[in-house]
Amino acid sequence: MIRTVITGSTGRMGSTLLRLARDAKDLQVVGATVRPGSAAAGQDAGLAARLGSALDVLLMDDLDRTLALSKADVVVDFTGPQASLAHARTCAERGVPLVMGSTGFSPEDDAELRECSRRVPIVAAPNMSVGVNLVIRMAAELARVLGPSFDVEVLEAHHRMKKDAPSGTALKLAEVLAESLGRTRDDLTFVRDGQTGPRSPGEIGVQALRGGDVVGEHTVYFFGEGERIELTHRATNRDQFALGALRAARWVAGRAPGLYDMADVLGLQGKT
Ligand SMILES: NC(=O)C1=CN([C@@H]2O[C@H](COP(=O)(O)OP(=O)(O)OC[C@H]3O[C@@H](n4cnc5c(N)ncnc54)[C@H](OP(=O)(O)O)[C@@H]3O)[C@@H](O)[C@H]2O)C=CC1
Ligand SMILES: O=C(O)C1=N[C@H](C(=O)O)C[C@H](O)C1
Repeated sequence: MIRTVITGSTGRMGSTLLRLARDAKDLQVVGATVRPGSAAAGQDAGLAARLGSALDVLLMDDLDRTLALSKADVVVDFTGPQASLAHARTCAERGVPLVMGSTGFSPEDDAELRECSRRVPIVAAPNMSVGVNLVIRMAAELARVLGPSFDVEVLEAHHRMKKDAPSGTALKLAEVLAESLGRTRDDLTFVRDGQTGPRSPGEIGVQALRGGDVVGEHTVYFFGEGERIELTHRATNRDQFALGALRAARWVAGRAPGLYDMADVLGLQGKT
């Protein structure tokens, strides 16, 4: 059994992870956390996350203490960038592998995460759905073969509560597309407003929609002369993100320190 701690376990992703980890035969939830000072601390994690029954795991509001008491093999964290970074430091100090799905990191945050990964293995990916990771691979391949004569744009849509824009997945798609086309992050265009003039040939547009309960949708457009290709992924619930994260949890437990992503977990590295 892989002894698993879920942070932010009453959140949208945290509660989904808790339910699917509870139902997995090879995982045992040995700890669950909430934000420091949360009124939910001390409650049963299953009841607080509305899973319909008790889990016999009490919510704690301190990951360090949770790890001290739980002998965890892995932490799965989808709490948001600042909390995730603090959790990465704690995992590094305690020597516990981490699967981290939060988005919205600054370049400085990325550097700190990489520093933590010198001490423990960390899987970090803006999207843990297997389907999205295949779409990322396909987008890179399409860009490489179609080349610069196609105009490439990324459009994403998410629920009204999402805090960061564009989504981490859209950024990852744009970065992969830029790499395939021999372009850089400076070629990404996030805003078009006013007298923009004609589209410059090298740019890659990245746009975000927000509203309602949209779980997560990403489309890459390849606009050519007389034809257009659209590559779309639509998530209709959060289970595939969580199942991907739990797959990463099984994969990362016992690995050497390092910063890994879902391409490593899925064996997709270097396959195009
Ligand atoms: N990689 C992927 O596949 C996916 C990534 N995401 C990303 O995951 C992150 C979370 O998304 P989502 O679940 O929708 O967000 P939610 O706001 O629903 O969940 C975050 C949870 O973390 C809790 N939290 C905040 N700080 C701490 C802390 N220090 N310790 C413990 N718990 C804490 C929050 O508590 P409180 O409510 O009290 O603030 C909340 O319950 C986002 O960055 C999102 O972009 C989302 C889906 C898929
Ligand atoms: O916040 C979300 O909900 C999601 N965030 C991730 C992102 O920013 O790419 C992944 C997913 O689309 C849901």
